[in-house]
Formats: sequence, C-alpha cells, structure tokens
Amino acid sequence: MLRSSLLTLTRIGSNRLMSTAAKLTTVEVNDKTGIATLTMCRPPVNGLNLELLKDLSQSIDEIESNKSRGLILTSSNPTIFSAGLDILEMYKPDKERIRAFWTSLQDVWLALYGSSVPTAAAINGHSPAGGCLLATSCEYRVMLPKFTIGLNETQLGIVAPKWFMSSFLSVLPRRIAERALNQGRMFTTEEALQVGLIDEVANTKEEAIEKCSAFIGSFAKVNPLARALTKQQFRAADLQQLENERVQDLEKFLFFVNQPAVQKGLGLYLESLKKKAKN
Ligand SMILES: CCCC/C=C/CC(=O)SCCNC(=O)CCNC(=O)[C@H](O)C(C)(C)COP(=O)(O)OP(=O)(O)OC[C@H]1O[C@@H](n2cnc3c(N)ncnc32)[C@H](O)[C@@H]1OP(=O)(O)O
Repeated sequence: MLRSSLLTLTRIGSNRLMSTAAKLTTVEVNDKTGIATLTMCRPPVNGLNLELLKDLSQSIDEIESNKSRGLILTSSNPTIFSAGLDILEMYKPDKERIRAFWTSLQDVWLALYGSSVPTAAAINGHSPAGGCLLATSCEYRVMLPKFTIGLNETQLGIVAPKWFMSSFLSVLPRRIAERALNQGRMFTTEEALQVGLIDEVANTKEEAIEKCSAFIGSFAKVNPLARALTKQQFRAADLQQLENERVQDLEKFLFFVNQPAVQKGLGLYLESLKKKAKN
C-alpha cells in the first residue's frame, strides 16, 4: 500500500492544473510483514533541504503512530542514498529559513535515532555527511557495492556537531570513529563493512531491502515494548544531550556557518561540485 503520493494535482478554476504539495518522501507498508519502507525522493541527489527534512519528520511520525513493525530507510535515486545537507541551505543563508532548517534536522535525528520501532537503512548509493548521519541513526545498515559512506565534514572545512558523532560512535569503535572524523574519511562499501560501519553488503536494492527486513524480522519473538525501552535506554544519554542543548546547538551552528571563512569554503566547495558535474 503506497501511503503518500508523490505529487498531488489540483484543479484551479476550470482548466488549470497545478502541482502542489509535492512530497519528497514516500512510505510504503508491506502488507505481509508490516514493515514500512521510507524512500527519499528529492532529485538530483537527495540533498537534505528544509522541505525534505520536514517530509522525513512527518513520515517517521506516521510510521511510529501507525504501529509499523519496522522502518527501512532508502532512496529512489539508483546511485545516491543522500548527498547530505543541501549546501545551498547553508551558503548565503536566509536568516529565518536556516533556523527552521537546522531545527528540522535536529527533529529528524531525534525521531530516527530515538525511534521505538526497529530501523534499518538500505544504502543504495553514496552516503556522505548528513546521508551517513541518517544511515548511522538506524540500527542496521545494508549497502550496495562500489559506493562511499562517511562523515566528510572536515574536508569541507566544517565541523560535525556532537550528535553526528553520537550516531557514528554508536556504530564504530571510538578510535576508528575519531580518526575517520578528523580525516573526513569516506569509506568504500568494502572498507565500511570491514570496520563495521555497515552490517552487510547486497547486490541490488531489492536484496538490501530483504536483508533489512530479515534484520527487523529477527525481533519477531521479542516483546516490542521491552525491545523499544531497551533501545531507548541505550540511546537515552545521546538523545537527552541534544534535547537539553537544542537552542545552544542551533546558535552554535548559526554562528559557525555565518563565519566569512566558512561561507568562503562552502562557496568554493559548491563551485567544485558544479564544475565536476559539468565535466
Ligand atoms: C556548519 C556545520 C554543519 C555540519 C554538517 C554538515 C553535514 C553535511 O551534510 S554537509 C554536505 C556534505 N555533502 C557532500 O560533501 C556531498 C557532495 N556531493 C557529492 O559528493 C556528489 O554530488 C555525490 C557523490 C553525492 C553524487 O555525485 P554525482 O556525480 O552523482 O552527482 P554530482 O554531479 O556531483 O551532483 C549533481 C548536482 O547536485 C549538486 N549537489 C551535490 N551534492 C550537493 C549538496 N550536498 N548540496 C547541494 N548541492 C549538491 C551538484 O552541485 C550538482 O549540481 P548541478 O547539477 O546544479 O551542477
């Protein structure tokens, strides 16, 4: 059952058709397993802008409240899971919008990392920075070969906030996490498997979703409330830290991102991406 439509067409007046409220996520629930697949669909690269973050929040809430058996996060793009935060939101930002943008990112992380249902990511493409944040907020990761994943923030001259590190540290040993973050290292699928950043490799998106479903299915005989409370106890300190520091975290981000040197760096990085795209 496909719950959210990609595009809503509205008739205005007698014959004008306009597209409105285009959703950037879909939620599909498998009737047999009760597992919801949440797909990001924002071309070209699933850049996390304000609208995609809001749709992600809404979809996660919907999955929580509809008592789905689990959540699988994936992408409609065949080569990109998510390119991370949309740099255009941070470069020469609009004052009000950038506040809403960062607050929405906090909301998504709190909802996904703290979700009461079992979560898994079918990483069917590249997954840098914010893409890696989403994947590591899930409990299990299955990735397709020949892609890359990691927190590359230092390569852009920016700093991953503490809660990005919490997600990373919930998956990787501290020594590996610290070095990778300092280096801004992107891991290939094979390297990610070796260090434990991902749990399995699959050859197709369908196979990745099957493996994620099998992981979620492994809890079938576990009391769901006991499972959820156990997971939340493991993650409580990380979640509480951001809950307690949400405002300071926002102000810190705004201060940092508005530094002339950071703006210059983001501008140059955007330029290099555009140049690369043209060649
Ligand atoms: C200040 C504290 C904040 C700390 C937190 C930051 C977390 C972040 O998430 S920062 C964002 C980090 N993301 C990246 O570094 C990824 C950059 N993108 C890529 O490496 C590649 O685009 C890709 C591997 C994801 C995909 O490569 P592919 O060859 O398929 O596509 P491209 O030709 O490179 O890109 C197509 C198109 O999309 C634009 N674009 C790509 N990534 C972003 C992005 N993150 N934000 C905005 N725009 C992006 C790229 O410029 C191309 O645009 P044009 O078609 O208009 O040229």
